[in-house]
Amino acid sequence: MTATDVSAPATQARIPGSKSLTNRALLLAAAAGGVSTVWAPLLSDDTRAFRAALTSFGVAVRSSPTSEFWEVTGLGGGPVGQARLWCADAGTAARFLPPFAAAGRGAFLFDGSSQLRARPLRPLVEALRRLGAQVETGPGGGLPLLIIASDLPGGELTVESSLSSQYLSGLLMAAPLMRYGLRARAEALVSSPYVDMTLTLMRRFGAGVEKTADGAIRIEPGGYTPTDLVIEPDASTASYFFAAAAVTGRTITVPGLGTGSLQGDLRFVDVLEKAGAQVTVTESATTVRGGDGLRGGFDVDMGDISDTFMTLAAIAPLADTPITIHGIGHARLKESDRITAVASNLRACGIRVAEGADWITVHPGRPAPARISCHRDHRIAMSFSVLALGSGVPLELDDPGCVAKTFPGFHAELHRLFPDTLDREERQ
Ligand SMILES: O=C(O)C1=C[C@@H](OP(=O)(O)O)[C@@H](O)[C@H](O)C1
Ligand SMILES: C=C(OP(=O)(O)O)C(=O)O
Repeated sequence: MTATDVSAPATQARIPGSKSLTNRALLLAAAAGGVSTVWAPLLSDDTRAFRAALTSFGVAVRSSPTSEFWEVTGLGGGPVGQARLWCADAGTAARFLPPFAAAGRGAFLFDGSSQLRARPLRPLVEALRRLGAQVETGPGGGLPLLIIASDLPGGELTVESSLSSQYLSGLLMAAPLMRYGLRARAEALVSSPYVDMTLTLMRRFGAGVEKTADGAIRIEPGGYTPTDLVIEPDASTASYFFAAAAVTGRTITVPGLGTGSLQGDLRFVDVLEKAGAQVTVTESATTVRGGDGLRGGFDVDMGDISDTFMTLAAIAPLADTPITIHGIGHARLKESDRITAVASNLRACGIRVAEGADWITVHPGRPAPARISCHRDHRIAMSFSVLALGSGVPLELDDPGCVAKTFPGFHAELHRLFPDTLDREERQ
């Protein structure tokens, strides 16, 4: 193919905005007193749920005609009054919004889908009660959650963080609204890059944030200042396109994800490098170039970037030797029990897999055609789509639409970037 060949497949992936950055920006803008603009927000089920919940609190969010930006008029503090908040499937909504509500005044009832009701909230509920909030939970100790709020004094807090980092992030974001601020310490923190992202965004919205020498985080009282923020493309979403490059020998670039990225999940490209791909990260973009096949024979800790472990596990059968991923026990508590969901789907494709409480080993093998159970988990659908692409073996997703949680246009974008490969696969 030449540089002028108009049929050359595209190499620049169009990745929508980060879910984690969009929902943090929305919350901080809602708490600030004045108008903030969130540029290039993610438009997906999770961010729509988060935005709708903020609207229920009385926050005004206006979209530009093409949703190029969202303009948020904040409350200048926590919410006041009474509201019912629907969190849908969004873990970030169920973990970030209750601390915000508790720092306000009134009665707030949170609920979500049966999938979200099954996800743990106990460490957050306990932390809020220790701070003085009145919280009633559903029968399982999580959603539905009723919060009777009458401001929070703040103070000192240790947050159990082995199940999720989102509890700590939610409490930290509410801390500038507490009378005396907060000095928080995480116990057994997983997914730590997300807490760094939280602190960086809080600083951008003017909060006083300091990591102390003894490992605590000190947040000053004083609220937030409205800010304009540009949302980066989502690094977890980008992982599917980088993996697709690695398994097809193609080159994929994601503009807007570079050395200054706030997202830990961009480190997924280091894992692909271990597996033989060539990776270039500049200030403004990341490029992955696939080599001749995938190299295995390594054991990698993906505890900090566990949303991307399934991307690797799903393509691991295409490697020359086994791949082990460890440190991912908390991935059993997400949209699905992700270790078991990946293992059982790979086994359905005839692949040998071993798993433990917090690890998985995937052996090489050519997958057989199979029907993939997505468990309403967007990442199962996206990961196994990349396995189908790389192996040329048809895999039928039982719920292709579940990708809407973070990327409604996923299948179209994969097809745009890999038309030949996918057409060949469809003809088989
Ligand atoms: O703070 C966030 O935005 C997130 C934190 C991570 O969750 P855990 O901390 O539960 O691992 C990640 O899996 C999730 O998709 C988004
Ligand atoms: C775990 C995830 O989402 P959340 O916890 O935000 O629902 C995810 O997007 O993979």
